[in-house]
Amino acid sequence: MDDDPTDPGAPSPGDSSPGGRTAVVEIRGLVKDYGRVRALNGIDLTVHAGEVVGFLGPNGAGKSTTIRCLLDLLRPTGGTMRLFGRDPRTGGVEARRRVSYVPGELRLPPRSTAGEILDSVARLRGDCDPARRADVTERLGLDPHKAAKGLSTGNRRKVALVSAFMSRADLLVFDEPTSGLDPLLQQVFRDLVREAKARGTAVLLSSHVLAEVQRTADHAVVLRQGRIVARGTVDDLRGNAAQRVEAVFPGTAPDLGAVPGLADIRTDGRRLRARFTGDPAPLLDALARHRPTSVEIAEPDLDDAFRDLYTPHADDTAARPPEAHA
Ligand SMILES: Nc1ncnc2c1ncn2[C@@H]1O[C@H](COP(=O)(O)OP(=O)(O)OP(=O)(O)O)[C@@H](O)[C@H]1O
Repeated sequence: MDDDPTDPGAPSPGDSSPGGRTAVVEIRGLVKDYGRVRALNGIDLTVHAGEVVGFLGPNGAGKSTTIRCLLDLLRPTGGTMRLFGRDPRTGGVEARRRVSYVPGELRLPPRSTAGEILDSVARLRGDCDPARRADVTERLGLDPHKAAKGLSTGNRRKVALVSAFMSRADLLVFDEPTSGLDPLLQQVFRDLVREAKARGTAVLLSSHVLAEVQRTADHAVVLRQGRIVARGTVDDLRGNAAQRVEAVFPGTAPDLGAVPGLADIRTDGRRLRARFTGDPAPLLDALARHRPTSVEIAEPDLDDAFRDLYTPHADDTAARPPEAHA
């Protein structure tokens, strides 16, 4: 996968990749220590214009730290970063004007209404599209007259999302964007991301909600304890995962422990459940021999793919700087 030009971590010279696509975000070897804790240990990440990259990982993996370093809200310990071809530390002001960031934790001025907050954002940014603001406000069902003080978590989230999508930002960065939104509004969010992508906007979508990334991202990067443990297209990542097998037999479920690729086998009376990877022929032969009354083999979803990736491994202790072991 390292040679794949569509790989979100693949290096691209300068602002454009060999394929002519503009690299909006280029992060190489990013390291961040909080005192003796190494939160990031060599992160590589590229996001091109018109691309949606999912940034996945369990709590504490380092997603927010990466984003905060990129936006110059935190000083990195090591590595290089480019935002629209500029170092965020030195050329960041102009580059950051082209970014709209929706953090996970939202603080809104309590005395303003939702509409007044959006007016302020529009004034400060200077790049907002009034027609798009009206459209997104309506689609998300935000009442602009409500005071921020009394807004529910979901309504606060809507204010932040309208402020991002009404801008003409070239990069949208979302941290857990749909927390607090019901499923219908999550669908509206996904539609809005697709429309932004079609306009050529780059989107970095940080989440631990796998379904959200599965439905919107071209690529996903999976982070665990400060390291990237997998990257690729959503289909690639799903392809690595085991399928789920469930079969019901006329009598007690047989012992299929010898079938290659079958794992986590659980039987309960006539029912057998397991996970499966590899060549299906031996499995199908073994099942057929026992004449099941029903068989279901389900495609893995990202949850299956990432169950292993999210689980801490013994070598994760290497994510700590040497002095942390002292
Ligand atoms: N200000 C801080 N001081 C010390 N350690 C911190 C600080 N902020 C984050 N960390 C640690 O850095 C690591 C990465 O945290 P980070 O918040 O970036 O993860 P995350 O993937 O965004 O998690 P979440 O999904 O819970 O927001 C964690 O071990 C966390 O405890």
